[in-house]
Parts: sequence; C-alpha cells; structure tokens
Amino acid sequence: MNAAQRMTLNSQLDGNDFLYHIGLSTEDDLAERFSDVKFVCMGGKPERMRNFANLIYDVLGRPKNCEFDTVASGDELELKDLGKAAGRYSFFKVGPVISASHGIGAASMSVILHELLKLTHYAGCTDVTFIRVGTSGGLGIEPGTSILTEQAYTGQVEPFYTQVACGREIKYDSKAPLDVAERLRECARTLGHPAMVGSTLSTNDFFEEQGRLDGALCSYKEKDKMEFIKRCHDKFGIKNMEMESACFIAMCNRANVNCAVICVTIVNRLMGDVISTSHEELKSWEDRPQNIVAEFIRSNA
Ligand SMILES: O=P(O)(O)O[C@H]1O[C@H](CO)[C@@H](O)[C@H]1O
Ligand SMILES: O=c1cc[nH]c(=O)[nH]1
Repeated sequence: MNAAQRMTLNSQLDGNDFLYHIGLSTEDDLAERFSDVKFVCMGGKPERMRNFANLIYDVLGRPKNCEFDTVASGDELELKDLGKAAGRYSFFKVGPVISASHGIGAASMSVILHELLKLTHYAGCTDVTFIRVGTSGGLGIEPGTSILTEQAYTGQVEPFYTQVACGREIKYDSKAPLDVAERLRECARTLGHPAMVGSTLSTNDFFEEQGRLDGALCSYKEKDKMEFIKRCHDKFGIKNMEMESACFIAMCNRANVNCAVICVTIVNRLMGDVISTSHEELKSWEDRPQNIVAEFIRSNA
C-alpha cells in the first residue's frame, strides 16, 4: 500500500482557527464531520457546485456522511449550503466530496482554497485530491470540449504563478501533476465527451488580459488580439483561457496535494469574443466536466 500523501501547510498554524469566509472553526467537530473527505471540487458558480453536489449524491448512491438542511418531516432531504451563513461562497459535503464555489479570479478563489486546505488539514483528511471544474474560452477548439490543464501560464504567458507576499513577488510552479488529468481523460472517453490535455492561459481579467475586443475599455486592435492569441496557441500550445488555474495549481503544489483543472470551452476565441450561446446549450456543456469528474470519483471512491 502507498504511504499517505503528506500535506505541507504553514508550520505556524497552531490548531485553533476560525475559517472566516466559510464560517467554520476548529471548535466545530471538523474531524467528525469532514475526516472522510477525499475530493474537494471547486468551480466559479454557486449553482454549478450545488448541482455537482446533487450529482455526486446520486452517482454515489446516496452516501453516508452528507450534511443536510433540517427539513419538515416528509419533505425531500436537501444538501445544506454550509457557506450560507458566512455569505461569501457556497459549499456542500456529500460523502467523501466537498463541492465549493470560488467566485471569479485568483483573488476570490485563493481565499476559499486557503480555508479548504486548512479545513481538510484540521479534519485529519489524507490523500485528498483537489479539482477545479470550470468553463473557459478555447483557442481553435470546438466549444463543448473539456481541457485538462497540463501547464498553466500567467496573462504574460509565463509558466508559473506569481504570489505577492509581504511586498515581494515569489514565483511558484504551476504545472499540474498529470496523473489525475490522464485519469479524467479516460473517464471522458468512457462517457463519450470530447476532452484533451493542454496548456491554459490563466488571467486576472476576462476582457483585456484575454485579448477581448468587447470590453468597456480597450487599448489595442483586432490585429494585436489575433497576434496574441495565435502566439499563445502556436508557440505555447495554449488550448484555453480562464482565470484561476495557475493560482489553483500553484497552491496545491505548495500544499503537496494532488490536483487537476478541467474546464469546458464555451467559445472559440479564434472566431469571436462574445458568449452568446443559448442557456440550454451552455448548461449542457457545463455539465460535461461535472459528469467526467463524477465518473472519476465514482470509480475511485
Ligand atoms: O466558470 P468558472 O469556473 O467561473 O471559470 C471561468 O469563468 C469565469 C469568467 O466568466 C472565470 O472565473 C473563469 O475562470
Ligand atoms: O472566454 C472565456 C470563457 C470563460 N471563462 C473565461 O475566463 N474566458
């Protein structure tokens, strides 16, 4: 049997903590409630992550150790949004899975990732895999295709994540371990969903940093946009653009936890900037990475 993967968190943590943005503290029976967690799945939207929690509940055949809202007798059980009281993020506990929303961008995502890393640490969880389940803009990719990030790049197309700490910049590795990505690709194949491994541009902005021409403000022209996008694609093998993967992977690497990023493409940026797809089609594309991750969890739980 393999030895448990050892999380490497801040050695100054002393075991007494209040996880302010998710409204839990080390007084809240964390070990009893969360020690069985093996997968922490995160994505931008609260509704997506509620949907994913419900999907996991079905796929795992109504597992034990879920947290439900208290309901009147006779009513359907409803998974509890454990983040509701704190009012920043939604998150759910379903058997071995935490499903959490992280909002838009690294600033928002990193706050809840810090607190979920600490939560799993305080709860005594072992061998936890962190997965971001998101959407993205594809570069020359058929919309509806899921991209499994291999190398995340900054908006300046650098292969690392820059963390500012006490006024200094520190660069951290943002290359994902390929093991989970390859296994997710196998699950995609099983389900018949298009998916591929590739590099991802991870920006701090949806508009100018991703070379869009349709922001309220814009400092460049179509020719500059196409040169940038083509350089990303041709020189760096970048297949999609989103806003959290570099920070997510770098933090997971620092914490020594396994991780993957899977984002479905919802627009082909070589063809245009605007996401005008119908709500139904977008929903069906957004469901694909969720189904792929659910299949991965089902076959590994
Ligand atoms: O769909 P999510 O997970 O939010 O991911 C993508 O969508 C948001 C922008 O619309 C950014 O957060 C980007 O990373
Ligand atoms: O083009 C896109 C689509 C989704 N998310 C992004 O960050 N960019």
